[in-house]
Amino acid sequence: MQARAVAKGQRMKTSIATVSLSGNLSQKLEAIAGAGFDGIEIFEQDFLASDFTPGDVGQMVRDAGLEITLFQPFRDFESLPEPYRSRAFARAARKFELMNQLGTDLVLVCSTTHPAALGGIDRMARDFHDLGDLAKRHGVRVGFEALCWGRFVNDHRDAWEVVRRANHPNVGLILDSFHTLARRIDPDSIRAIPGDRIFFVQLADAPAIDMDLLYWSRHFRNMPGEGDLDVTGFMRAVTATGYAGPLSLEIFNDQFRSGLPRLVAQDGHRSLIAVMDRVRRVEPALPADLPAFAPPAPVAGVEFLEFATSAEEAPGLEALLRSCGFEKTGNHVSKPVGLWRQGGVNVLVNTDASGFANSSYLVHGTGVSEIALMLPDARAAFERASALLAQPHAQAAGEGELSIPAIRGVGGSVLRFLDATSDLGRIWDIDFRTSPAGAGAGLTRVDHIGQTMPYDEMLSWSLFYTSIFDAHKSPVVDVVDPDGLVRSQAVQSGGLRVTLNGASARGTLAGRFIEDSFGSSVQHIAFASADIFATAAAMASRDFPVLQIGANYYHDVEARFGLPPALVERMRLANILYDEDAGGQFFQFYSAPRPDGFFFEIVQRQGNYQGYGAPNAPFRIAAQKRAARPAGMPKR
Ligand SMILES: O=C(O)c1ccc(O)c(O)c1
Ligand SMILES: [Mg+2]
Repeated sequence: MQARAVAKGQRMKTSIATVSLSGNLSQKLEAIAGAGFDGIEIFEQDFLASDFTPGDVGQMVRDAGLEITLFQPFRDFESLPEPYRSRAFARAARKFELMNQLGTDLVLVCSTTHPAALGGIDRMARDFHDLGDLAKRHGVRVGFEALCWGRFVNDHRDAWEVVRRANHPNVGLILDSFHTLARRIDPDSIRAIPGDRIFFVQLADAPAIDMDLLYWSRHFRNMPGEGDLDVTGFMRAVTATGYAGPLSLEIFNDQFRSGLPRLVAQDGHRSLIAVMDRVRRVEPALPADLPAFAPPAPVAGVEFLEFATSAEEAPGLEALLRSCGFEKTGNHVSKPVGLWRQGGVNVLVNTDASGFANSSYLVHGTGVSEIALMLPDARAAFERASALLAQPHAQAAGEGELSIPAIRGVGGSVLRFLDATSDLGRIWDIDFRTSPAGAGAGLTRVDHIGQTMPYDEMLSWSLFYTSIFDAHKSPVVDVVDPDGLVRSQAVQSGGLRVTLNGASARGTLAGRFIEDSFGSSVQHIAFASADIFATAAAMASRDFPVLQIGANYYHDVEARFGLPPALVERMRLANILYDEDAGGQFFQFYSAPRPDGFFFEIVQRQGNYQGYGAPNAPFRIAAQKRAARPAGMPKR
């Protein structure tokens, strides 16, 4: 609720095209209004397919607290010979009447792809001048957009020249980041256009894929920040012109068309706030139409991970922790929460039969319910997250205990913010009674956290992390499971590394985990060791249920990397896998999966290795599936 107030209070006017969401018109309006947008673009087809009169639609939009910022598209207008030209004007007159009934004054004309069109910049300008006269008589305005596959106009600079020559107050330019950036047109060329001649701005990002422009545009667009286009550079240029109209998302995306409209709309609004925040930070001289909130900060590290479980299931989890070298070194002052420690790693085991942990346990079973991050300034980070529409999480703290700022994260789990500069840095003294930990098995910190989710949620959660924190994404990697593909997106912010694993096939290890744990959650935690062979030996002596890796793997890895046979033999004995990149070397081993598919991983990074051992994932997954299957059972 608080987040909503911040979003509504800003001056930047936000809008989204109805094509960006699934559902019927009423469902879309509800989702768009609920996410805090000011307006919508009505895509003509959405209107034509509905049973409402134009007057009804206008009323529905206004009743939802929204305005119609744009009606679109009007196609194949300019540079036609007769009789097409007259027909195009007659068609335009009809649409202008419709716009009056809808209650909107701006229409988007996209550059022609008509086979009979003649082209010619002055012919196009004349047509637009005449259309401007017609528009004026109807009290509406016309904006010209260059489709990047337009026959004669496919560049905003040419569209601007047409508009400039049309020289009519009712005719202006419409910019769409996709069309400009997809053709790699320098967005700074926009800075030369007067802001008051830009009637409307559409924003969309897209992943860098080499394909036909039209197909790419109609199926793969995504929210600013979710793709690889320089939407920030585009918006900096737009802002520099003095443009003060709506920022409108126009996202043609197959996945969004079937997603939950409420979530897609919320991601859209978050992406607009994030992109304008980036604009003001990269180019502070530009006017900022956003309320002030803290800049994104890098995460220093993971301070604790909390498992929600029950008194019955806790011993199994604690045995696994003990086998990793953890020791129970403390208890919460008022709740049944145990602290398990080793090196810089803190794991909490919560068996509370009430409150959030219990709800999490009841929904997901034993699993990670909370992740606490160490930040430069926890309250500033919380304020920023709230401004970016994160859902705050509050649970009353006991007398004298810390009230730790928290938001909801993946799968409804909780993300807590701590810092070293306030009382929050003394959490172990204030909220816990602790005793010193022993030597452990050499685990030093959390290296990364693997969160598994349906493929459809991946973009959403990567936007969540990259907009709230100072974070960057690695390219998505495909992980081959024998029963389907899992895509993995790594996001890193300072000392926090998260891998978002998106499963669409239910038979994959990740897909089964989602089913077994009823939704997205942490499927694995990787701990770092400075000497993985010593750690493996220490854990083996504590009966760690190591994942057995087959001999075939070691023959291959020796040949592939030219590793010394003695090293490979040590790896084989300890079930350690290997990878390397330009920066350095990487060693890793795993636990067998728990019955629900959860597992631990131990890693050692050498030099500047930046990956996660993705080339080993198929072997790891096959081994985990073997380990999870009772001996003698045929595969599924
Ligand atoms: O794909 C299209 O045809 C289309 C139509 C209208 C737009 O504003 C646009 O960017 C693309
Ligand atoms: Mg467009």
